[in-house]
Amino acid sequence: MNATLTPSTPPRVEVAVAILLRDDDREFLLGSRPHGKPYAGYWEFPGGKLEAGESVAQALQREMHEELGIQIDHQHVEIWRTTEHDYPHAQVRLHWCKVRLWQGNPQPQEGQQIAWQSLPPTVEPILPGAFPVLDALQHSTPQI
Ligand SMILES: Nc1nc2c([nH]c(=O)n2[C@@H]2O[C@H](COP(=O)(O)OP(=O)(O)OP(=O)(O)O)[C@@H](O)[C@H]2O)c(=O)[nH]1
Repeated sequence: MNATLTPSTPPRVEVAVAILLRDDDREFLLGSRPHGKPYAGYWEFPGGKLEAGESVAQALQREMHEELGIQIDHQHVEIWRTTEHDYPHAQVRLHWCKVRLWQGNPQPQEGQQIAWQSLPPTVEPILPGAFPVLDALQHSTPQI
């Protein structure tokens, strides 16, 4: 009997992403992807992959400390929506979290550039996985 071999697809990579908002939600922070990562130099919302056993909020808190040197209280992480994107290098599920309060001043900790942006963003290129959320921000927050 012929066994049907189904190629196993790797599980989606779970990613926590922060929409750090200031100025009554008119501005949000973007950062450039550091050298050595896929899509290096592309602009993205700060964030990164969940580690084993972490919740979205825990991963976000860790990533914000590692990437930007800021502290975020769990109660100030508003999990907003989830999107998926397929890249040649990875299939990701992005958990988007709005954050309006944190401790410290965001400073690049990994050699990346950062920029406060309003809509439409002026930095480019932007990581394609962020497009749907930029679009949603445009339509959900009229004040931006
Ligand atoms: N942080 C972030 N990641 C995004 C965005 N949009 C998007 O598609 N991604 C994807 O989500 C994944 C995040 O992984 P990463 O490599 O940046 O995460 P990390 O900091 O944990 O990386 P590491 O492997 O060096 O530890 C990448 O595949 C990236 O392409 C975005 O706006 N922000």
